[in-house]
This record gives sequence, C-alpha cells and structure tokens, in this order.
Amino acid sequence: MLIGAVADDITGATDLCLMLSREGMRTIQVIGVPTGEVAFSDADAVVVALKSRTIPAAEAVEMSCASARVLLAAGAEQLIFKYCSTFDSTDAGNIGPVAEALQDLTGAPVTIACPSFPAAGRTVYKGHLFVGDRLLSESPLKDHPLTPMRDPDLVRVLQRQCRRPVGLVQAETVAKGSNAVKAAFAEQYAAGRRILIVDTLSDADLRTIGKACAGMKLVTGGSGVAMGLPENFRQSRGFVPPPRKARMAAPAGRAAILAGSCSAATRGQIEAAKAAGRRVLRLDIAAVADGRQTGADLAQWAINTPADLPPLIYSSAGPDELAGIQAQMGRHESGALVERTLADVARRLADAGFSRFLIAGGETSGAIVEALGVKVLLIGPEIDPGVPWTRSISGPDLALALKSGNFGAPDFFLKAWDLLELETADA
Ligand SMILES: Nc1ncnc2c1ncn2[C@@H]1O[C@H](COP(=O)(O)OP(=O)(O)O)[C@@H](O)[C@H]1O
Ligand SMILES: O=C(O)[C@@H](O)C(=O)COP(=O)(O)O
Repeated sequence: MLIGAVADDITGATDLCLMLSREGMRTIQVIGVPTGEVAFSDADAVVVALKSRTIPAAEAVEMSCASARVLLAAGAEQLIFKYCSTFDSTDAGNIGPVAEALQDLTGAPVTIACPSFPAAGRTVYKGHLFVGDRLLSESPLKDHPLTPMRDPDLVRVLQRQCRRPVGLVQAETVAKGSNAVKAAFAEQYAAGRRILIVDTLSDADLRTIGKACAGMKLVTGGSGVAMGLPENFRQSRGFVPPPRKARMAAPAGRAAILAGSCSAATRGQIEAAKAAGRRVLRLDIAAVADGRQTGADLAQWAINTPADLPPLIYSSAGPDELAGIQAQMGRHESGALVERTLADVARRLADAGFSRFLIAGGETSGAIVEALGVKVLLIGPEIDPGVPWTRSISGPDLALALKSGNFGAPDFFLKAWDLLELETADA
C-alpha cells in the first residue's frame, strides 16, 4: 500500500477512491475501522470510510486514529484525511481535531487543508471557499440539515476548530509552481503555522499542490487533493495502472433509489425523475414519527412497483420545511429517524432480492451500507464527477452508487443505470 486514507463519510470515501483509481492506483474502500480480518491484498491505495463527520469530536478522533494506525502498520507511506469539498463541519466539529490528532500520529510537522474540487465547482481563493460562482455562505450549503455552512473564510473556520495556528498559501504562489508552493510550506512553518489552507482554482493547481506534497506524511482535503499524489509514487515506484472499464457487471436482481439528502442537487434529481414519469414515494417524517408510515410500508410499495424501472423513495425536504421539522423534532433526532427508516427499507429490499441501489446523501449512505452489512467496495466506472458505481466484495453481493448529496447532473437517477451490465441469475 502506498496511500492510506481515512474519510469522514462514505460518499466522500467513494469520491476519493474514484480519484485515486482515475489516477491509476488499484484502490479499495473499506467500511468502518478496519480490523485484522480485512486483507488489503495488492491495493496501491486503501480508503477507510467512517461515519464521523457529525459525531462528537473525541469519537471522530478515536475512530480516525484507530483506522490510520492500521493503514500505517500495513505500510501506507502517505496518509490522506478526506472531508467534504464544502468543508461540512460545525465549530465544535471534527476537521481540525482529527487533522491535529493525525499530525501527532504521523509526526507530520506541517500539513495542508485543501478541500477544492474544481470539477464539481468547489474552488478556494484567498482562503474563501466558492461553490460554483457563489461564496460557500451564499450557496445551498448554508441550509445543510446537519452542518449549515455560514462562514466562507476557511482559515477562520478551521482556526475555530484547531489548537495549532492555521495558515494560508495563496493563489499567486500556487500559480508559480510546486517549488514555490513547497517554499511557502517552509515559510509558513517557520512562522509557526502548522495547518495550511491552500488556494486552488483549477485541476492544474491541484497537480501543482500534489507535487509539492511529495513526502508529506499527512495530507488533508477533498478528493481533489489526491489528484496529484499518485504521480509522485508513479515517478518513484513506476506502479502499473489496471485496465479501466466503461461499464460494471452487476448482480442479477431489482434496483431502487433511496434519497435522504436535502441538497439542491438531489432535490433537482428527484424532480427530474418525477418529470420522467418514474415511480416515486415520499417518506413522510411526521407519519413515520407517529407510526402511520413504517419502513415495511415503504419497502412493500417498492416491491409492488413493476420491475421494469427503479422506484425512488425520498425524504428530502426544502430549507423552510426542514427548518419546521427540525424545530419540532430536533436536528439530529429527525435526521437519525430518517436514516434509520431508510436503512430499514434498504434491508427489506435486499431481503426481497434487490441487488442494485443508488443512494443519495453521505450520512444516509453510511446508515444504509451499515445496515446492509457491506464491508469492502471495489470501484467501478464514473457516473458523474465524484460518483462511481461500486461493487460490494465482502458481505452481500450488491452494486451500489453512493452519491454525495451535492453531486451529479439533474438526470443522475435516470442515466446511472446505463453503466451497469446485469449478470444473469445463474451466472
Ligand atoms: N425530511 C427530513 N427531515 C429531517 N431530516 C432529514 C429529512 N430528510 C433527510 N434528513 C436528514 O438530513 C441529513 C442529510 O445528510 P446526508 O445524507 O449526508 O446528505 P448530504 O449528502 O446532502 O449531506 C441526513 O441525516 C438525513 O437523515
Ligand atoms: O467532497 C465532497 O464534496 C464529497 O466527497 C463528500 O464528502 C460528500 O459528502 P455528502 O455531501 O454528505 O454526501
């Protein structure tokens, strides 16, 4: 293993796996803190998917360090801590504490914090995060159900979470190339700064930053930060990329879409599915809370739909409705109820022979994948930037597309299936 990574949610982990695979590394995804039973076989990169984005910071630190220790013991030469390209966290939140704990563990004197993912519209300029052409604080992320992002200045956001001083490497330096960036790392270190936000406007910047990070024990950021890292190992090791396939074999069985993300992108994808005449059913959280709607009801509805097209069950709500629900039921309580119910639906559908799932939302995917007993994922073809098909190779045999709430084109729920080749039942 050359690169070991710890991701704070499962859709983020698949996003990172896709990036590392695209750059030629044989990459596997392990769900949860790895135990001695997981064989890393001949992977160049292993990404551990946690569900640690919104849990108490001390627990996130413990799980992340436990995972990192296993990866380092298995030979990982560089560690990535992957979080969201929109820096999803709260002031009590986990990016700073986990980064600092991993710095202690790896002995990395200085590390970077680079969430940028230009292919998905996330860039950083003068330390400010943009989503498309809006500041983070003016983007739909200001209304995220669990981690509303209201401050676009990442130096400020990260400093509120860190004990160590946070610094900034600006776009003008990145434009000068990797030697200038390396020199800036050293200058910032000499000035006492230990975690550095790095401006990034383009993929070319990501490659410059990646080159400057050769030999850095710990790198933190979004999946974009991994774009330039495999090249360092290719130069030093010459590893051979495996062939990439345009389509992925999927086990025989029915398909379903489960959406627990309230993002603008996911809500648009739900509207597109409705407009295309797909069968859709809404999880009504008030009805679930008082027992008028159950996971069994929702699953039975899906089972009863004709098998030709995947049915969609969604809980997604717009910002005003969500604010009302959260005021009544509590932010975490309502979120957890939705997650539990969708996980129950998924388990029932898997028991009924559904084998292909498209799941929208990071926390949602984490809850569902855990309920399904999925342990290890292989990475298949890219549906849209940041979202690949995956196949479970340990536990149940399933094809899974775990979509970050924010990612994907409006027709994502319609087109994703075209990349699968269905195996016959007796194959
Ligand atoms: N109608 C709803 N009411 C309250 N919470 C909800 C509702 N629908 C979804 N949620 C919660 O919102 C959170 C969305 O987070 P997540 O699944 O990570 O999506 P994203 O990828 O967009 O961040 C989940 O905890 C989910 O259970
Ligand atoms: O970096 C990203 O934007 C994604 O990889 C990510 O972390 C997804 O998180 P969710 O939006 O909660 O799915």
